[in-house]
Amino acid sequence: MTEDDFLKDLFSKLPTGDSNLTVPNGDDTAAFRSTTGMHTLIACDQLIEGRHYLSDTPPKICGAKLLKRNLSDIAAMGGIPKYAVLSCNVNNDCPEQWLKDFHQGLLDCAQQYNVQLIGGDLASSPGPNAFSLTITGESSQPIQRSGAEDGDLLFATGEFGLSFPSEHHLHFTPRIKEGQFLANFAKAMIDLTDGLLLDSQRLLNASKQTLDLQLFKELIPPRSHHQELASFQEILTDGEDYELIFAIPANREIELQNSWPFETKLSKIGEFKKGTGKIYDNEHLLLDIHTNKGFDHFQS
Ligand SMILES: Nc1ncnc2c1ncn2[C@@H]1O[C@H](COP(=O)(O)OP(=O)(O)OP(=O)(O)O)[C@@H](O)[C@H]1O
Ligand SMILES: Cc1ncc(C[n+]2csc(CCOP(=O)(O)O)c2C)c(N)n1
Ligand SMILES: [Mg+2]
Repeated sequence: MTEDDFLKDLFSKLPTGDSNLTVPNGDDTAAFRSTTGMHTLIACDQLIEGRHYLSDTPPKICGAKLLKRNLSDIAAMGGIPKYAVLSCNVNNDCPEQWLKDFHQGLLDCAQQYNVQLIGGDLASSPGPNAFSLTITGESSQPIQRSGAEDGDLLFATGEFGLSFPSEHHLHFTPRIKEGQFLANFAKAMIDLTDGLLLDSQRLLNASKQTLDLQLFKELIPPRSHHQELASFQEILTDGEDYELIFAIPANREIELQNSWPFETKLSKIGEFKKGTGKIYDNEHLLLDIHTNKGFDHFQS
């Protein structure tokens, strides 16, 4: 099969009829009209064989995971996902059917979340499969990582830890609807990929390190796997939770709890106080990111 044959087959599976999409897939670039009054969001994330999935992971699940990783970033801004472009560098020996199934898994997920794949690139090389997806979205009011203040509460969706052994890292649901709902509450928000501790530190650092964060250890829901509950260390550092954590003013706690319309768990897990960028537990023990490492590609 040639690249052009592969693309012809792929294009026949893509939705048509979006009136804002003025140049669809197949030209030198895609083009879309932006909706006036909205912010356009854009982000990219990768999926690498041996790093984000094992060689025997089913290809449809890999394709969906790549899109869901990117959807999680749109969710963290409180945005609505729109368009995606996909860059593929597959191993020379990768079976054609594997690549087809990877695309099909991604397209099924795209349909579920109303995302349109409007471009991409194909290449092959002797190395592991590596994919990069760029996503766009829109938001009337993007929620940034900065914005938490003294006295704000830290809330979280979902459960934490044991993502890899439980295969949550493959089967998670990106918190798109929750993120859009939270755009009306959150002063600062981030999605959790590298572990609760490292990603909370990023939230703190974005507030120019004028705050400390006290985590309510007992209130952070652990994931369970084979009757084992994630330990506090696993909660803090395992990563790939793909949940949202966010700051709200303390006087909106009851309103948030009472109006939360989702089955997704919602937990109050901490409180911001004036400080210097440190994270403590409720027994005032310092949770140091240097001793409780999260996931860092350049350290592992
Ligand atoms: N090579 C790069 N060039 C330019 N900007 C980058 C590059 N790598 C990362 N960034 C930017 O740095 C910031 C942090 O990137 P990072 O990938 O850690 O965030 P993330 O995508 O939310 O997390 P994760 O990749 O763990 O899901 C983002 O704003 C990202 O766009
Ligand atoms: C084969 C395999 N080995 C290890 C892991 C665990 N893992 C990989 S990347 C990452 C952090 C987030 O990555 P990023 O910073 O790129 O978003 C974690 C926790 C996995 N999923 N698959
Ligand atoms: Mg990233």
